Amino acid sequence: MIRTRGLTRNFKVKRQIVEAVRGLDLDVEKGELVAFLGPNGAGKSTSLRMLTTLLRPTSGEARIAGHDVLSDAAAVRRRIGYVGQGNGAGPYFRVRDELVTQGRCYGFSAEVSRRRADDLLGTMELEDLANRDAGSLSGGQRRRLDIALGLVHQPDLLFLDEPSSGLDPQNRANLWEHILRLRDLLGTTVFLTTHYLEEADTKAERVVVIDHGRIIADDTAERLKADLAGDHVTVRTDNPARTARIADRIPSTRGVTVDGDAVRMAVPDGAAVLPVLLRALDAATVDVRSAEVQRPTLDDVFLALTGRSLREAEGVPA
Ligand SMILES: Nc1ncnc2c1ncn2[C@@H]1O[C@H](COP(=O)(O)OP(=O)(O)OP(=O)(O)O)[C@@H](O)[C@H]1O
Repeated sequence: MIRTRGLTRNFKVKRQIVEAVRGLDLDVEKGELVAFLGPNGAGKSTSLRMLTTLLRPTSGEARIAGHDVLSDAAAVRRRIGYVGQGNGAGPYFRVRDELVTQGRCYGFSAEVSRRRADDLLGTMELEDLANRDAGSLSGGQRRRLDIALGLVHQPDLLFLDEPSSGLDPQNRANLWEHILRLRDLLGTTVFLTTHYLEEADTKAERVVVIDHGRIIADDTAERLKADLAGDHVTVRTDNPARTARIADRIPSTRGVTVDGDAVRMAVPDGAAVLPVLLRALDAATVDVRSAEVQRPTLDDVFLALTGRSLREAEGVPA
């Protein structure tokens, strides 16, 4: 559905070249739900604007549903929906009327436009709000209407730019339910940018991480975390120095540190290592006060890849 090769975009700012996107190679299959994650200035919006034909690449190629973004831009636009960060609907129009008008703008008959509007009110669970003015909706309801507007022409692929930004956690969770639902009901491929590490981690099936204009990771959140960050095990005992020596002897442990009575270590699979460690400590008559396994976050993945914390780079909640 998306295929890019060497996609590049430079900007010239005061005689200096800013390499916003540097040789993006990306393949997204039909029906996938992909979160495009990266710190401010990483190149997310520039990539999205090239993929949606709003910005010409400096070099490289991008095909959407088989159509080239440069030579076949009109065909690309027919196949995609794009929901930017601003509001798509006018505040004084009723929700259903907005959807019908959008259908008419795409050239559908009044009857087809009404049918699509009603279908989308159902998909995005906006039926009860159909006769409300768009301006009276809450932030989360409004975002759902924007997404419905982006779906009127039944695109195969939907681009969402920061769909959940500015929403409170409950509305974010609700919006994600709807994004997943439209993918399940309509089979729409969804490609979205987000700043929220936690939602990319728990909701998206695939996470593409971009930094300084390059893709630095591309996999499921689970695999990225297991391969790149691993688990952390913390045990508190009556003899931390001895505990650290015993932990060090277990082949898969790395970076054993002592902090008071707590001994921490990184391991590929905490659930497997913890019983081995506890048995060894028991055999050495070390008294264990507590033990826990911490699963890594996508921030740990970003840290492992770049040496920087995404959360710190962003200054945003995760
Ligand atoms: N029109 C432009 N002119 C000059 N530089 C630009 C332009 N648009 C983007 N850039 C630069 O390109 C780089 C990538 O910007 P982009 O907006 O794609 O990042 P982003 O990952 O979307 O960031 P954010 O999360 O802050 O929206 C940045 O260094 C930015 O300053």
